[in-house]
Amino acid sequence: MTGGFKDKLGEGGFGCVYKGKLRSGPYVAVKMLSKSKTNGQDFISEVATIGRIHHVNVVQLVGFCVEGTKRALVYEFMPNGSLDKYIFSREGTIPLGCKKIYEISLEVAGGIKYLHQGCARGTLGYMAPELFYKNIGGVSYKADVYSFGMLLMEMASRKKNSIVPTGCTTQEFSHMYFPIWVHGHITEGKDIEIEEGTDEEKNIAKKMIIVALWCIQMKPHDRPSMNKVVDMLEGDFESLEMPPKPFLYPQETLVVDHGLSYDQTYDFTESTSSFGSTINEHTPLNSV
Ligand SMILES: Nc1ncnc2c1ncn2[C@@H]1O[C@H](COP(=O)(O)OP(=O)(O)OP(=O)(O)O)[C@@H](O)[C@H]1O
Repeated sequence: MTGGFKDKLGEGGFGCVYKGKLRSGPYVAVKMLSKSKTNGQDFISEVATIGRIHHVNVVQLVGFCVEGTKRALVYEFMPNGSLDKYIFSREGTIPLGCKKIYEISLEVAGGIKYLHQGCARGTLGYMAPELFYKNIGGVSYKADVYSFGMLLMEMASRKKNSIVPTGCTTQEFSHMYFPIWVHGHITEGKDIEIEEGTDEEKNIAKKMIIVALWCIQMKPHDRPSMNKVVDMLEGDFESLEMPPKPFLYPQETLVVDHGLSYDQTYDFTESTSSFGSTINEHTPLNSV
């Protein structure tokens, strides 16, 4: 199917992805999962669940392979590749305009909202309350909201949420960490710099950033549901409330005179979907 794994599309947290072609004609992306500890039956049950997910903004699973300890997932092929090449300008690529980026962010949010609603399938009375009432301790849902917030921040600002170097002072940290910087900037009533951006585009970027700032609140409880995120993105910029200043670490771990202390971390690892990529790559929580 992959012709000997010769066309590597990329690599994610779960393994490498190769381009393949089904005998019936269409191209596919084959994700080779790193060595699995679960048995084949568990994998097939998980795949059966994922296979029931159908949404225009969620890549469709079209098949799977199990052979010994090897596992592979087969997805429909996305010819345009990863979003990052359309957000950050690189040689040979044309970055998308502000409105298009906004539309894509809305569609991504719609896809995650669908996944969160789909995960709550079950019979009322047997379903755990946190699956039904998403606001009571649904940490896994809110972890996805955080990841989406980081992505949204990157999409609006065209800046990578890069890791802040260790050893910097709290003041240096506040200037270097974009979400904190931009929070101060908007609170002071300043515009978001967009090259040749119209007023409408500046407002769209501001709206995306305010929603992103809500999504990346330190406490999961303070983050909105994906339902609310979609509403906020679709609504007017003027009707949005400014969120509290974001923190990258739980506040009690900040040691003001000696830079940052990393001894307590927050568990953001639980996730219901594969939208965890931004968190794995760009937050230092996993690197401490
Ligand atoms: N369906 C697909 N069609 C085309 N390319 C794909 C497809 N799925 C993945 N890729 C390519 O493979 C890369 C790795 O994808 P993968 O889904 O494994 O990881 P990720 O989403 O980048 O991160 P994570 O594993 O943390 O979710 C992507 O960045 C993309 O370039």
